[in-house]
Amino acid sequence: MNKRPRDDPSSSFASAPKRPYGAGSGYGAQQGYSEERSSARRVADHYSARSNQTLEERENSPIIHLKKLNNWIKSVLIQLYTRPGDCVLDLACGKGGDLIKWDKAKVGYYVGVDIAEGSIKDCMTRYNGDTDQQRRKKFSFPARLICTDCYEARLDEYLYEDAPFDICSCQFALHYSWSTEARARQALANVSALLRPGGIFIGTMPDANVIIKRLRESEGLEFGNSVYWISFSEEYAEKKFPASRPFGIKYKFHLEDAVDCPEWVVPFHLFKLLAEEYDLELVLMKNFHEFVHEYLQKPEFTELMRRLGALGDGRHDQSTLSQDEWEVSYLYLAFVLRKRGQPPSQRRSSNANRGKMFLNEGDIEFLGI
Ligand SMILES: C[S@@+](CC[C@H](N)C(=O)[O-])C[C@H]1O[C@@H](n2cnc3c(N)ncnc32)[C@H](O)[C@@H]1O
Repeated sequence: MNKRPRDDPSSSFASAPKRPYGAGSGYGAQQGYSEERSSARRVADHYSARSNQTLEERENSPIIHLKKLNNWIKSVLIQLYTRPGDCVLDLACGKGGDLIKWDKAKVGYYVGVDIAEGSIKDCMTRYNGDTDQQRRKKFSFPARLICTDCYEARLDEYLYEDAPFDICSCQFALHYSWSTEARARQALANVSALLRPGGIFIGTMPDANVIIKRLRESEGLEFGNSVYWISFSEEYAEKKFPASRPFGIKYKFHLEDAVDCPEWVVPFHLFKLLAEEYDLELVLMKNFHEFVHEYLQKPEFTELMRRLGALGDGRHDQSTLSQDEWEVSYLYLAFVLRKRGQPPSQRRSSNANRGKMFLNEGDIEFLGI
């Protein structure tokens, strides 16, 4: 496994004017509105249609080690920033792939939100602990599941009784909000309004600098390897991305056995500036390669990696992720933001009346927009 040098982050996007997307500029907000809605629906349909895999199918996946590596990165983030009893808001929770991680962190309450009805139903089944793959003990925290577009809905109006949350997580999904300025803002407004002062926002998303660098290195508008490809439209033939138009930069992403839908570039330095407008300050941003090299030095996370088996143990278990999977992991970054302000001196006392310990389909809340 070779460590790649970090690409120059300033190279991909022209430098940012002071408020490139200042309130009222409206870039992408009205323009193509219904087109954006249908893109969001395409994303939802794609994820809804992906059925739960059996354990055997999962182990035979061409990207099994990459999936394990991604789980390790999410586990490290959760373990680093969660305290027992925390109230969690999991935006774009998918099929609930992180429920076990939250349980291990001993959280007190969980709210999961996702746009894909099929995924949120799978999440419910997993939460109830009765999937075919894993008969497991029940989770120890109450939960609530909501099906909606969390970059369009005013979640603060809907979840005001549950707020404030101690931690918000958005794993492999925040880039779906950068189709328009309005959606990117709504995503951050939701997080900011629902987190307590000092609360933490953790996430993972594509690393725009790497994606744009790869695009510029490639001959045409497509690049990839045996497990993924990314394709930009002719609109980007010049491979120029002015900072004054940072939203709606769409590309098609295909990852074997995982993703096949439109995604949007998120220029991180502009994301950081936008987040500051919502009182969210950057604590950490690392490309996955850097993240792995740094946290793999820590014994507790080395042991976790050994148990998850993404990289093998180098002795008996020689199986490890392929060079092509390792290249995919370079396309992603992890981030941590903190909500400004002093944490309250006392925590919320009880989760007794929040959520449920067992969810029926009728308990899934469908929030129209
Ligand atoms: C790659 S999956 C990640 C799922 C989960 N966070 C995980 O790490 O296992 C992306 C998820 O984002 C969800 N998603 C995409 N756009 C969304 C939106 N506008 N609102 C809510 N969820 C969305 C999809 O339905 C899908 O479940």
